[in-house]
Amino acid sequence: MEQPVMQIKKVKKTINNKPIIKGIDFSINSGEVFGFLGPNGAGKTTTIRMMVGLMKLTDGDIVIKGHSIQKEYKQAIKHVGAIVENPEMYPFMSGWKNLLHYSRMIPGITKERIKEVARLVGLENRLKDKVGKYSLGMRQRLGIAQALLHNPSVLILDEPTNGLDPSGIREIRSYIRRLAEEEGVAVIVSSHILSEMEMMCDRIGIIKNGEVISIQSVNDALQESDQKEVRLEVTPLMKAKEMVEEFIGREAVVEQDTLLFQIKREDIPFLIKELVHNQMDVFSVNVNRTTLEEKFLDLIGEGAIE
Ligand SMILES: Nc1ncnc2c1ncn2[C@@H]1O[C@H](COP(=O)(O)OP(=O)(O)OP(=O)(O)O)[C@@H](O)[C@H]1O
Repeated sequence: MEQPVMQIKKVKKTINNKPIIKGIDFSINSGEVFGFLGPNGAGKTTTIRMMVGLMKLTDGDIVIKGHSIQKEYKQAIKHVGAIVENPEMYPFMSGWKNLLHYSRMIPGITKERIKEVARLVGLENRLKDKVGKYSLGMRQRLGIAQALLHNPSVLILDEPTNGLDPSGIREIRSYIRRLAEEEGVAVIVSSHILSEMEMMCDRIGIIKNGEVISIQSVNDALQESDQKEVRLEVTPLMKAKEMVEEFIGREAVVEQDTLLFQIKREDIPFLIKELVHNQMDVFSVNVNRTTLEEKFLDLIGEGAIE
């Protein structure tokens, strides 16, 4: 299987003796949009600041394209593009000039590349306009173009739809999906709005009080009421994955050393029997709640659903 683009390994952050991030652990794959969902103060921005190298880790590691952010900072961070704080744009300069100005700070960026990133975010026909005339959504897209200039494998966007109107949100969403699907970029987005995340992401990790308490794939199957989400600790993992996929007829996701998939509750014992019968060692079976909304409501409270 392909190596994850980014591995977050038992990451902790303590600020003024207060644990803010308490050992989070998950991986991001190429070409997926991963949503980082949680209420205000959950630790999304802190985690993202560590992922983009703006903040040191207290413990653990982040491995990007095989490079440890702790030991090989430069090698690791060169694969990351991000908008964390508002990107600095000059309103009196055109979109083109803004990108050109920024590209001078990165070695080897050609004018062709600038045109390409503008096309990726649908601004190719507006490059001559002054950024002051851009809508907020266009400015956000210009920020994404800027973050893409050095051809990163992971793009990290903190609350990319914040402050946008519905059409701006739709646009950003479709460009983010396109980047993942067509360019194979892994995109990590954070938000506190579940409905928005469900429309944009392939997987959603829910963070609360500095801990990732659930990671789920977003797909139609999840909405079927008789489906349960099962996490299976089993070896050999890849052989078990094949068998599980054949049994359930769709993909099972590998999360660290476990398999995550949806299955009808009454089918669970049959699957386990089949695995054991085929010499697989099953260490644990966890059945989680079904839909994301149910889970999110459970964790966060009614106010979180918009
Ligand atoms: N520099 C700091 N000093 C002290 N506490 C901090 C610092 N930075 C973050 N925190 C605390 O860490 C917790 C997580 O904050 P963080 O900004 O990461 O949350 P968030 O999920 O991004 O929320 P929001 O959506 O409000 O930005 C909060 O309780 C916050 O008060």
